[in-house]
Amino acid sequence: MTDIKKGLAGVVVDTTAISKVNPETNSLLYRGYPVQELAAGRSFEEVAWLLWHGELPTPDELAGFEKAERAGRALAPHVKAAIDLTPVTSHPMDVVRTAVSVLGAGDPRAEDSSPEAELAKAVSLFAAVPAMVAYDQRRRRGQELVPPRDDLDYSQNFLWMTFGEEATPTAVDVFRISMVLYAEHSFNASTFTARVVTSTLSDLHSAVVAAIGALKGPLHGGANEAVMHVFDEIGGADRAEAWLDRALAEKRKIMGFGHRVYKNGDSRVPTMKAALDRLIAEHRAQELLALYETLATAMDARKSIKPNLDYPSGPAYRLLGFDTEMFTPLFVASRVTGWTAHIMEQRAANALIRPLSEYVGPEERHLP
Ligand SMILES: CC(=O)SCCNC(=O)CCNC(=O)[C@H](O)C(C)(C)COP(=O)(O)OP(=O)(O)OC[C@H]1O[C@@H](n2cnc3c(N)ncnc32)[C@H](O)[C@@H]1OP(=O)(O)O
Ligand SMILES: O=C([O-])CC(=O)C(=O)O
Repeated sequence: MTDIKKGLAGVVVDTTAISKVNPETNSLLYRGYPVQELAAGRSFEEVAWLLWHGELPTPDELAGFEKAERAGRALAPHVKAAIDLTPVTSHPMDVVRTAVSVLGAGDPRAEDSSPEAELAKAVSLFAAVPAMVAYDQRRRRGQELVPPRDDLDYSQNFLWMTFGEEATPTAVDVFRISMVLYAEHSFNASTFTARVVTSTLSDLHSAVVAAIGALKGPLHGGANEAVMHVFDEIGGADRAEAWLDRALAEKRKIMGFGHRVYKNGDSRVPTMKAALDRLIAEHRAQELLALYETLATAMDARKSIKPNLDYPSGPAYRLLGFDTEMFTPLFVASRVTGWTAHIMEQRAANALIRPLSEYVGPEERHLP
């Protein structure tokens, strides 16, 4: 039998110049820059530009990009109408998937795959997704849409549109850090999905819609939501160890732990955990911290499995005030940068992605 790499584990399928995940050194580089350095002081707008163009923007380039982003923030009426048609009982990932699809269907550049058009569509998505997510949370709470403000940067405006009030500097900074850390991670399942769709010469929005579908699952982006369900199920630090023993005995996967590439901890976790600690201090959320630490320590002791980025992000998004089901759409808002960078890279040096399978069904047979 052929040596099958189930789940493509360990298989190198192409080259990329966008990011480098190195589990040996526990590092993650975006276009050569350590993600920790970018998270320390760069805006999410600068990081988006870096992922698309390969270099950080000059002041003029950044000013032009910020202007375009601000101009694209408002929720288009046909996209709002589509969101309003989706039931509030649906999962918010289904809503953002639908809204992105409708945005693409109305984009006059939809079928134009020139580099200029692809970049313009990427910028339009980057600018538009926050309003989709913010409005979806508001309508579920019975609240009116809050229009964007163009005196605010991306992160400030995202929180403004969601909550209708200006967030604290700590909240804005923690949100920005989460966006920077979630932006890109090489050939993860959703990015690979986007590249597969692009490889058929399909359009950019189709690739992003497919990627959103891949991200939704709890083995991938859906884990940030799932982590919070676990915390709610456990209820408090004093119950964490007994809960974990039971869950492991039932062979449950513990959400927010483990990774296909990193085996000694996710390179982004220390940065996100430090950001979470700042929110915990601001909210005096010591109980949440105790649960976080107790579960992570117990998981390490039982299985030697470390947290991934979704583990600190889930509690951070809760403290920022987002409803739990909105956490993975926040991941979408960030990862749309990495997806679109990969879509452009795939298109620039395309080969149809079409692997082989080994047939294990019945031998040839014939109808009676
Ligand atoms: C931003 C992101 O998308 S990061 C990923 C977010 N996903 C999660 O947090 C979901 C929980 N984690 C998992 O399910 C896995 O760790 C994955 C899917 C992320 C990676 O999985 P894989 O690379 O396929 O590793 P695999 O599932 O084969 O795990 C290897 C072993 O560790 C165990 N293991 C890995 N992760 C976990 C976990 N979270 N809980 C319990 N056991 C685990 C597996 O059961 C397996 O044990 P076994 O060899 O005794 O069968
Ligand atoms: O790389 C992966 O498999 C999953 C992940 O951490 C990400 O997409 O950020």
